[in-house]
Amino acid sequence: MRRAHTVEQVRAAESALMARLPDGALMQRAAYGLALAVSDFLGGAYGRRVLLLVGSGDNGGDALYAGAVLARRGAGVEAWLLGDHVHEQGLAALRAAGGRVERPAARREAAAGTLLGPRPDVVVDGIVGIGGRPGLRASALEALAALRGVPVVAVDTPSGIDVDTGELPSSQQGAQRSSAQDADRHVRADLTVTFGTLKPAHLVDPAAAACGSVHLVDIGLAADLPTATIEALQPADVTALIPRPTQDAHKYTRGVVGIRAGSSSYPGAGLLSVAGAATGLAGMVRYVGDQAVADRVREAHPEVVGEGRVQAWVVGSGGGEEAGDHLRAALTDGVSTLVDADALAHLTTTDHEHAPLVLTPHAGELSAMTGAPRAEIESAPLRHARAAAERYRAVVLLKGRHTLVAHPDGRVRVTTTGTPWLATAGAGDVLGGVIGALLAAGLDAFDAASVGSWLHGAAATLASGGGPITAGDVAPAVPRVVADLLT
Ligand SMILES: NC(=O)C1=CN([C@@H]2O[C@H](COP(=O)(O)OP(=O)(O)OC[C@H]3O[C@@H](n4cnc5c(N)ncnc54)[C@H](O)[C@@H]3O)[C@@H](O)[C@H]2O)[C@@H](O)CC1
Ligand SMILES: [K+]
Repeated sequence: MRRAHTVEQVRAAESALMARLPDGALMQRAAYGLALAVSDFLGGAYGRRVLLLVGSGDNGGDALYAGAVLARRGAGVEAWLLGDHVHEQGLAALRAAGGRVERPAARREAAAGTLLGPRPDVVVDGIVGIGGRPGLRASALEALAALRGVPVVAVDTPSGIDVDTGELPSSQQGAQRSSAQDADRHVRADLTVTFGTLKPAHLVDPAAAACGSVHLVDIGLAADLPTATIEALQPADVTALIPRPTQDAHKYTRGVVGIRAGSSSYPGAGLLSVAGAATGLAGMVRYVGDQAVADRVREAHPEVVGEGRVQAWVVGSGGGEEAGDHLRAALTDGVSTLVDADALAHLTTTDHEHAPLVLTPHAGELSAMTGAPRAEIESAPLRHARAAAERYRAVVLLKGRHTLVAHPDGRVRVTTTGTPWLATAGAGDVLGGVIGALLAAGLDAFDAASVGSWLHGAAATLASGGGPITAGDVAPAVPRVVADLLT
């Protein structure tokens, strides 16, 4: 499991650990890990040009000490001091290792948009870390403008983003800005090197998208950290959770999933939902709906049967005007129910009293359910997914580049599998079917939604092989992903 802790949790753990260690030991661990990661990023240190952007706090201290390590290994290191203060011991260490330090001149260079020396190979963003307020000051903005195009390694977090919420500065100020303007108000990193544990912004979009790849340096913090509320499943976690048949299993003990999706206007949604459900994760699939769709479903999936008892329902995709009736009919069974697409509009905040629910909206559907503008949901998905989970007392899976699965108790799992090629019509129908099968097989709503989302993303990546895919390609890849995990 990859876990993310809030700034408050990290600070508490760090002070507990620091009390048992010599002064400065933690920062040395962090800085050494950072220096190694920068060296790996550059393919070595000797002869490379490294520019440090250094703010007033310990984040700048990490950058300075790492710069000292790199300078001792033969890198040409220059630091631009952007804050009102500087970590003095870090500064002394860099100077002693032969690093160059620019103070006010850095601002003049930056303002002119030119560099006096040769272009650096990498910029190390030590402007602010977990102590930073969202947004960047003029000195940092000018420096970044002068260095545009140079690869960036962020220390702990890309400066300017909101560490605990994963939001970007403009969304918090409620201003209408273009994404180009947003990009100017926070750092966009190619690599983010963080310490001890992940923070929410490393997993949750839109900030996670500004982190580039994320490298975690172990500084010995694990024992002092509390239980995380935000986590990302890893292959071993998914493997442990996947329901598998016992020796004496038969189709009913493995679980039966019922699909109420698709309609005469949208038959494809029914077919794709069934395709997701019929990936072998449950013992049997039932289809209930429009006769013409049912005929096509059985043509494509001869193993699918009609109405009868189920352990989980999937309702809504392409259901059109019948979606509300299908939802009511499903809820009378009192079994776990996944509610998607057209059925979401018919959901009430008391429906959780009938059955455990998984809701799978995209931002537009969540907007229609809650009245929050779509753009607001997209700029603060963590906040909105959690609020919806609490409001409906349901597990809410909010679709996105990093899909969020929010539990009403506040826990969140982030899906980090997948490929941009998965943004294709019908992919959500397949997802609903996969999760429905996992519900029928006995996973609880939170595990089923997060494991299903992980498998869906991994299957898309496998099917894609780096190229385009359609929704129909995703379901056939699910059994192969599961087999890879289990063998
Ligand atoms: N606490 C610890 O034990 C450790 C901390 N470490 C590093 O220390 C960092 C936290 O250090 P700090 O608590 O000093 O905080 P930061 O260095 O993140 O930032 C605080 C400083 O930045 C200023 N500031 C705040 N928002 C700003 C903005 N938007 N623009 C410009 N300046 C701004 C503040 O006035 C303050 O001086 C971590 O992110 C990590 O990099 C690591 O060395 C590991 C150990
Ligand atoms: K930073």
